[in-house]
This record gives sequence, C-alpha cells and structure tokens, in this order.
Amino acid sequence: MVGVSPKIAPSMLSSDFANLAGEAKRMIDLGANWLHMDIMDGHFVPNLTIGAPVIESLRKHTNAYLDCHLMVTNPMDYVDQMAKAGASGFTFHVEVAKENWQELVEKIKSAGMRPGVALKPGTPVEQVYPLVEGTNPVEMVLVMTVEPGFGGQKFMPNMMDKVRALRNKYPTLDIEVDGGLGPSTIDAAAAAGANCIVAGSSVFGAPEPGDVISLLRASVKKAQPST
Ligand SMILES: O=C(CO)[C@H](O)[C@H](O)COP(=O)(O)O
Ligand SMILES: [Fe+2]
Repeated sequence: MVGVSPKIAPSMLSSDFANLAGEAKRMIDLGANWLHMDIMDGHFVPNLTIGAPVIESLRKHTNAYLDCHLMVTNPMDYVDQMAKAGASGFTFHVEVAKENWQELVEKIKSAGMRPGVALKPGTPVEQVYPLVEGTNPVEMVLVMTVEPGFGGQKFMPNMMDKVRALRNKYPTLDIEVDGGLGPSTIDAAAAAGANCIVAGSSVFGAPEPGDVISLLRASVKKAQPST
C-alpha cells in the first residue's frame, strides 16, 4: 500500500472547555499531530458546541493544526469566519452540500484552509467520490463511525467498508475516522486504511493520554508500513 502519514487528532470535545488552551498544549506535548474541533449548530445535529470565537481564542495560544469538523446546516456561512479565526482544515458534511460543494471547496481553498468532506453513517460512500475526483478536489474524507453530535458513543465497525472502498480507490488520500476510536477499535480502522484518527473520550478519559496517542499511531504505522 502506498503510505499516507498517521495524524492523531484528539477531539477537544472531550477536553475541559474551561481550560482549552492548557488542554491543547497538553495534547500537542503528548504527541498529537492535530487538534480536532467539533463545530455544531444545534440544527444539523441536536447539540451546540463551539464556533469561530472559540477557535479565534484558541489560535492565540497554539500554532497547532486545527482540524475543524463542521456539523452545521449551512457550511458556506462559516467559511470566512472560520478562516479569520485561524482554522486550518475545514471539513463540511456532504449531506448539506449536494448543490454547492464546488463553490464551497473553492471558497475554503481561497480562504487558505484545507477542504475535507464528511459523511454520516447512513450516507453511501459513493456520494463523496465526485468531490475527491473533481478538478478542485477535497483533500480529506472523514468517515463518521458514530452518528454525529456527541462524544463517547460506540464505534460502528460496518463503516470500515467505506474506509476500505476509499483506500482502494485513492491510495494517497487522507482518510479520517471519527467516533468511538480507541485501543479496542483502532486496529480495525487502521487495517481498513484510515490514517487520520480522531479520538476524544478514549484519550481524555485515559489515565495516560500520551500512551493512547502512541498506541493509535503505532497501529496506523503497523497497518501501513511504508509510512
Ligand atoms: O464528531 C464528533 C461527534 O459528532 C466527535 O469528533 C467524536 O464523537 C469524537 O468523540 P469520541 O472519540 O469520544 O467518540
Ligand atoms: Fe468530529
């Protein structure tokens, strides 16, 4: 398999929001590559988390790659504000971008962010193929392995069929998995071909979060030895 490098992205949804800067530094010091930021609007998903003002505040305290997952109904409305706030990656959901994804990807790139597309468990993987193959492609696909909205849910192993299909078609694409990843589920995701690993409760809930980050990375490397 052609290698893509592992990116371990603790989901800050499980961190102490009252100490976000400290939690971000702690994760980077423990070896995290990215910080996964879950933006929710209380409409696309039945939960409300953080938005651009929090990203802007956090950006003042870290140079880390902020991997922003937009669980919002109107992602176009968020591009400028997220770019201005200092987001690095902007991953929108395909379910709400069927009509305007080309314009959206263009706008994300022009604003200086890296575009990604996410899909919910019930969305067929074929729906993201045009976004990866277009003249102006996304640079990452995020396969949800739980229903979006909340941390701490159970990993859905049948989503690995989507990851395998994507990895077979796109050997060098960044493929992210999000939801229920931890020591007991990482090997299935890594074997299927995922290289970007979001992990919230398993990292922040561990007595030694650094050990979990190392274990996740080791599993991806083992499955993709050329990385
Ligand atoms: O997008 C998300 C929820 O919609 C989160 O990134 C995800 O749930 C991570 O949390 P955990 O690792 O605890 O499942
Ligand atoms: Fe997420």
